[in-house]
Amino acid sequence: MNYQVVIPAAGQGKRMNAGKNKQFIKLQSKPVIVHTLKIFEEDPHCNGIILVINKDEQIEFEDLVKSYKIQKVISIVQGGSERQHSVYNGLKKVTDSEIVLVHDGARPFVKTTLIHELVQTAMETGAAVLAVPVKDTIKRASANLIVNETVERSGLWAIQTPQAFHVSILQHAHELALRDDYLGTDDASLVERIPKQVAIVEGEYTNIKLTTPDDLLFAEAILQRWEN
Ligand SMILES: Nc1ccn([C@@H]2O[C@H](COP(=O)(O)OP(=O)(O)OP(=O)(O)O)[C@@H](O)[C@H]2O)c(=O)n1
Ligand SMILES: C[C@](O)(CO)[C@H](O)COP(=O)(O)O
Repeated sequence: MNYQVVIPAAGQGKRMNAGKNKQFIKLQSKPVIVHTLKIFEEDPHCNGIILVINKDEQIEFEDLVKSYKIQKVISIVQGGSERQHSVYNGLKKVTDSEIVLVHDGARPFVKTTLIHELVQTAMETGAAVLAVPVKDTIKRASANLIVNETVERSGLWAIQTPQAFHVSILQHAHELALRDDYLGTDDASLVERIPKQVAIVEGEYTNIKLTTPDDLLFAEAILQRWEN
């Protein structure tokens, strides 16, 4: 059940509008990326972290890894212009592992029990993602904000990370995407187009991605609740 994890952290955080990469925003005095790294550092089944970063933030990331004693980082690599390119760069550094996880640096609240369930499922099926059932009513609308249709909600899932794969499957999926100039918003979508089935492991709504400023309110609330 051992695995390595690629953590893309090379975004700009434009939607967060913090004037810096959101990985460095502090939650209860620790940067977001440190919260995320610690989850994997403390999981005995994780035997390697590949951290994907912006070149001009390399010193900052290296300092954090050192000062928070994150010892499982086996590689720090440069990201690309899109998340998918960043993950592909990281994937090339995976060594000696049958299973690879991809997990957003900006998702600091995933629980280890769910990571293990996900890894187990990926070992059995080849590809698995964490997800939660969609709770809202979803409508499709035109550009001028007129509703076109109400989408049937049953069967809709909000997809999260980590996503877990047999390494060879994810490598193949990324190579096909590169060949076809296909850009997906997650890694599983590349695997789906091989085609290859992707299994869902039901996760938790607290595994939020920090995307917009309001997510920081939820993040602080989650941390406070967990501390009590
Ligand atoms: N070229 C990119 C883009 C994103 N990411 C990472 O992928 C994760 C999910 O991306 P997202 O939430 O979109 O982060 P940003 O790209 O930073 O945000 P934005 O789109 O608002 O600029 C983040 O951990 C982000 O750092 C990355 O490694 N390389
Ligand atoms: C990978 C992901 O976090 C799954 O929900 C998401 O697709 C990333 O997308 P974004 O466009 O970078 O927010």
